[in-house]
Amino acid sequence: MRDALLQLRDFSVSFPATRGEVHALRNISLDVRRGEVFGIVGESGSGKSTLLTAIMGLLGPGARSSGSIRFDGRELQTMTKRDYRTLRGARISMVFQNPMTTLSPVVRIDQQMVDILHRDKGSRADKLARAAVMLSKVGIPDPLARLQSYPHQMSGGMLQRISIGMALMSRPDLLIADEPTTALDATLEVQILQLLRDLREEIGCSILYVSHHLGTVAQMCDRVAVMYAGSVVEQGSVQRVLGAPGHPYSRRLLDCDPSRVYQPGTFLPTIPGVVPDLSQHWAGCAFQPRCDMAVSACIREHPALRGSQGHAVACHVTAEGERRGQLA
Ligand SMILES: Nc1ncnc2c1ncn2[C@@H]1O[C@H](COP(=O)(O)OP(=O)(O)OP(=O)(O)O)[C@@H](O)[C@H]1O
Repeated sequence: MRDALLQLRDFSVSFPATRGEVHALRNISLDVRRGEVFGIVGESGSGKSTLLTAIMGLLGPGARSSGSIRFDGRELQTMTKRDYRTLRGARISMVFQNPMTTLSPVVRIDQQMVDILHRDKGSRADKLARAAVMLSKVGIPDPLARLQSYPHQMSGGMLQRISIGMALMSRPDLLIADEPTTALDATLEVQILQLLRDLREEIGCSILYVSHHLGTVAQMCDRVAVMYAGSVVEQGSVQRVLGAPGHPYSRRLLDCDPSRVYQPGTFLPTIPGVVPDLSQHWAGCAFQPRCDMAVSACIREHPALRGSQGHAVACHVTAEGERRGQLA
């Protein structure tokens, strides 16, 4: 098995708020292995962005965190701001939902791409040549001409390709992709996903891929973690988690996925109820009030993630079912 490039252990984050402390991440443990695409899925508010922001070392000053995030063996929680900036520029990059989060509207693409390489010693001409090679890798036609354009002179799909190219200029070990195709139409989405997979092969980086869309996670990822209310409720290989989900929440999420259930004239199913208030404490399973399989243990006791690296589920009912299966 490949070793872990990024390793989170019992990692928690909370934010101060007027209604009490918001516990946005609760005891997250997961490994992103070298060269793999690891997906994170979950409803809005499940903590995906907080997780990415924490890994990037960009949590706001009020945020409190505990536990460990190790990157290539180094603890990030205690890293100086300066070292973190170097790490972000050189070894961890990010692609956002909206490419204009990365791009400046008033600076030409050539200057923005050269600026990324400010730590490299080469000449400006060298850096421009590298930028042109990267633009052709991400499928931008006539890259030399395009380098002289401003962002407003290009389409959304082209801008997302450029932002991916910029994220990969430093040949990072980890690319964090936060819903990179949500703002694109379906044809472009397929092209961008294919591009990310191809570049992963070529550069050999790991990708941490966050999406609401299970279809894209199934296409892109090797392994996946399902998040609910700040916790990982299930993780494992994509085949296991999306093919035979063990957590009732994962099953419900799959039932609601438009790519699986789209039928003209019918409404998509939804998960009844709402996500819990993250400023509250609860003893049992966070999903229990919305779960039609809940038993009394789900109210009393927090379910731990049980299973193997291949597939682990945090559910009392699933664990009991598996135990009975083993006894039978
Ligand atoms: N700076 C902050 N201060 C207070 N609460 C915050 C802060 N950032 C996030 N939260 C809260 O933490 C929880 C998790 O939010 P987060 O944005 O990480 O979820 P998400 O899964 O990324 O959602 P989405 O898919 O909508 O982006 C939410 O309840 C959110 O309101």
